Amino acid sequence: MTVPLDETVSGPVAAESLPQRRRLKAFLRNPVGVVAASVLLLIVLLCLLAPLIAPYDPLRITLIDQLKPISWQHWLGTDTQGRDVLSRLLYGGRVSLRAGIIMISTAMAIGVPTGLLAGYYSKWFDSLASWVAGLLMSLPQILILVVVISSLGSGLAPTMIALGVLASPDIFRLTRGVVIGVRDELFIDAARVSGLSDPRIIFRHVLAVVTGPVVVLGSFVFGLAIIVQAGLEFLGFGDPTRPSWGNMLSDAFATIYKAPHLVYAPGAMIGVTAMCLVLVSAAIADSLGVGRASRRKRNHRMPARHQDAGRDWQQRELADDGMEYSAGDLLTVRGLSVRYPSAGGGRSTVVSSVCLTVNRGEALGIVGESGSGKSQTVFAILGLLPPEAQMDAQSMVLGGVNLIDASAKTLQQLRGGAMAYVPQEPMSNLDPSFTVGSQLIAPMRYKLKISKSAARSRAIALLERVGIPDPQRTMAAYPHELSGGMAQRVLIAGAVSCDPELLVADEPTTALDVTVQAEVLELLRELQKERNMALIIVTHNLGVIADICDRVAVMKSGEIVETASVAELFAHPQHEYTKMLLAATLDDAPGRAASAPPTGFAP
Ligand SMILES: Nc1ncnc2c1ncn2[C@@H]1O[C@H](COP(=O)(O)OP(=O)(O)OP(=O)(O)O)[C@@H](O)[C@H]1O
Repeated sequence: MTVPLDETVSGPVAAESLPQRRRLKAFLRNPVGVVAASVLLLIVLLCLLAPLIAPYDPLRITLIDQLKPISWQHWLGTDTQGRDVLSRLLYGGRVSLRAGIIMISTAMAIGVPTGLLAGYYSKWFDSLASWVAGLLMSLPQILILVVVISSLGSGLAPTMIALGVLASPDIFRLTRGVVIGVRDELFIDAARVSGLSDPRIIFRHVLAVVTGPVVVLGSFVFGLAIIVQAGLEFLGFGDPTRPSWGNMLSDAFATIYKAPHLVYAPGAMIGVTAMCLVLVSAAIADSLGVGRASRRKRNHRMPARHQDAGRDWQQRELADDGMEYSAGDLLTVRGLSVRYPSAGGGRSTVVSSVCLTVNRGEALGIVGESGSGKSQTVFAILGLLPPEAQMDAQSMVLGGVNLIDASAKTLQQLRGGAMAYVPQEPMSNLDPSFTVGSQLIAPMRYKLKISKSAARSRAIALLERVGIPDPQRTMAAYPHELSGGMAQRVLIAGAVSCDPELLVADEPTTALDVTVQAEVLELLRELQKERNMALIIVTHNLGVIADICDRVAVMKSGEIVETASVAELFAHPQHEYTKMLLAATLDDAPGRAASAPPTGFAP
């Protein structure tokens, strides 16, 4: 069963989902949609109330009342067997609605979960599910129906279940397409980094964006189900004793020359109902913005070069055995490398033999030019590298937990708990479908196992702490109602909400207005001090390093070329690249490169 709404058209809607109130308002502004929905509602109500309002038994045959015209007794006349047309029409609608519900439930029950799993996880399940969907779509559907009806009888349920199975590949393909479009969105990464499990992310964030397009397609399939069911009964594949619109149409065609008017009522009901369903689905599509182009794409740059390491910071930091740990270490990384498949078939190294140590309560800055591997380094620590990345390390230990051998479950438990993340682009990291409150409360309830009201009070207190002026109102706001600075404060509140020991902030001020940048940095510094968190801050701005960090690691072409305390680095830069960075950052290089750090620097 192929319906004309394909995954390429509807996939991008995932990123465009609007808050529910706005969707409803947009739908109500569409007069065609509102009229169609009202007519549909009326038809459904009349059919549901048929046993109460139908004037006659739809099966009662009264031969003396054959082909009675419209009258006060029979508002729509009687048929060739003296049965009341209005009563049959009302009861017939119940059959059509049941048929539609059975078919759409079957198609959804199969198509949505398989599409979600195939789109989210890809790999072998995607290949298998896509192959089965292709197979189902290539089967001659009318033959399948004939086989089903002849082996299971002409009951409504088996026929409509078979039709639902045949329609499920459309739902599958649509769902899969939407999920593929949304699974790499930053707010899905943000959910991952807040420690939510895959099932939770799928049900909470992915399903939310899938719902809109699936509802649109579902209402279309529903209309199709009514037409197909009526068509099957018209062709004689149904139960002839059942009062249904298809049977009424079939009976009317048998006497079309004698009583042509009998065609009008069931024909009109089928036509009007199917048309209203299509119009409603179109109005829903409009209100959801189905078909708009995706707005956010990840910025994948070209692989990094890696050449001379110069003076390696490990020379300062590593002991004879190459490993030096102290009691205060929270995070130690040794020999971390990240590679990606390159176009020529080989692998390009974007992070090479990186060694890092971060002590409890310490702020470490990672600085370097664009593409030097800063983000890849912290993504490796957070366990957030994309599947195609190949990561090696001699060791990577956070608070005694070996991150290299850690299972996906352990990593998920650590993320949002022991380690948290503040991203570069605040707006893209908030899910547009949920209010700020619900996005703060859900991870806290899951991670800290606290009640909703406790999580809510904690969220309000955190919003207040991060400087949101009206926390109560902000809790109820959607991301689009926030400024960039407010969104970043919300994300910082979310990141510290489960008391992490390590906070990773990847260029947290880059996307913000200059006036807000200093405030956000100040906030990070205050939170780090008052919670005694370790902080890794990724930046290409030495001013930020001077402002907030205790130590700094300088990265170039995937390698750390120098590490030192901030005071030492600014006073006595060793590596040529560091000197160049300092000279490029500071005005009047000679004066600043002497012993005094730049203004605002607090050793
Ligand atoms: N999925 C990927 N596939 C291939 N190469 C990638 C991928 N992701 C990142 N890279 C490459 O890794 C290198 C390091 O990227 P990374 O994002 O860590 O740089 P960065 O120092 O954080 O830069 P910026 O300051 O611009 O964010 C870049 O050359 C980039 O092109």
